[in-house]
This record gives sequence, C-alpha cells and structure tokens, in this order.
Amino acid sequence: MLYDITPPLCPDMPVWPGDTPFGVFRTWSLSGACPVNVSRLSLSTHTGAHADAPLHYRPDGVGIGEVDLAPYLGPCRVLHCQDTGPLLTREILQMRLGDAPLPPRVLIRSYQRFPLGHWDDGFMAVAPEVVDWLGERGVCLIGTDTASLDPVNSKTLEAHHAVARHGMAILENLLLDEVPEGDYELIALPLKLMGVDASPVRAVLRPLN
Ligand SMILES: N[C@@H](CC(=O)c1ccccc1NC=O)C(=O)O
Ligand SMILES: [Zn+2]
Ligand SMILES: [Zn+2]
Repeated sequence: MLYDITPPLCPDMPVWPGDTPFGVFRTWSLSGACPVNVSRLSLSTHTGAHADAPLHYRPDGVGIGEVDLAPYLGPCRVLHCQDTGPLLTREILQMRLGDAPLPPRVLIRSYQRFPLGHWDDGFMAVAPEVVDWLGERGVCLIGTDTASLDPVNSKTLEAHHAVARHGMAILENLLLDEVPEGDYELIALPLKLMGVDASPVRAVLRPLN
C-alpha cells in the first residue's frame, strides 16, 4: 500500500505568482509518417511537489543534482497542524511533540484541503525556530504541504536559511490530504539536475510494517 503525496502536474495547476506556468508541447505526434509521440516540458523548478537545493537561496549553495540523497528516503512522521493559523511556532510544535524521540524526517500538514485548483497567498509559514528545534533533534528533512516554508512576501527566507544551517533538506507542495497522522517510510527523490536550484519529485509514503 502506498500514499501518493504528489499533486498532479497539469497546465491549469496554480504556480507561484509570476513563475512559469506548467506547459507540455508535442514535438512529434503519431501519424502515418511518425511512429511516436514525444513532448517538451516547460515548467518552474518549483512545480508541484519539489525539493529545494541550497542554491535556491544561497549564491554558494549546491544544486539539487549534487545533494546527498539520504534525506529523501527513510522513516518519517506526518504531523497534522491544520488549525495552527498563519505561523507554526516552536511553542505549538513543542506542545504537540513533547520530548519523545522523533523520526529523522517530519512532514507537516497545514491544509484541510490542499488548493489544487487555485493559488493560495495565505499559506502557513514555518518559524525559523521550528527548523532549529527539529534540526537539534536530529531531523534531516522537513516537508510541508505549502508552497514555501517562509511567508509569501518574505525577502529573507529565514526558515530556508535555518534549514541550510542544519544541513537539512526541504520538500514543499506535498499533498497530505488523505494521510493519517503517524509514521511512514518516505520516498521522494529529486532529479539529477546539475547546478539547478530545485527539482520536482514523485513523493510517496509507505505505511510501516
Ligand atoms: N521559496 C519558494 C519559492 C519562491 O520563493 C519563489 C518561487 C518562484 C518565483 C519566485 C519565488 N520567490 C521570490 O521571491 C520555494 O522554495 O518554492
Ligand atoms: Zn521551492
Ligand atoms: Zn522553498
């Protein structure tokens, strides 16, 4: 059994304001003279479920093709935070998780229903102290169902920089609507895009045992 936590990629999907819309264009089409269909894609590196590379927000950061893959597969916890409001704070998370041990990956669900058909400016942001707290507890990957860890208007991307300080990895735009709170195996590998700032992933969760 698998939970597919990847939103579908299609031309009418929402994208970050001003970013490249998702497009698919036929290069060759099946016909008497042509034995195949072949297409070309046009899309932002931050389309749908995706992994951010350090290069997204640091001039000296590595590209997604160069990052260690270990954070992107292994044990993870899905945490429900649908009633959290505009900012997930360390106090809220500490209250929810206490001092019990955590798996090395944490996926945070903020939406009751993921906005598959429209752009949402008002998504929940993650406070940088949350990232610090998780990093100090050995977490290597933080995932969210929102378009960014930081608020939409942020120019400083403090939560992203906190992730980099701890050498952690980021997944965004995960579709967690159908996933009960609990522990799973995460599999969400980025493409080997050399020197590129992010990559779409196909993200799935496998229930344990
Ligand atoms: N931080 C967001 C994306 C982001 O910030 C962004 C994506 C596309 C175009 C512009 C963006 N930010 C501009 O300030 C992300 O990691 O997906
Ligand atoms: Zn991104
Ligand atoms: Zn991001």
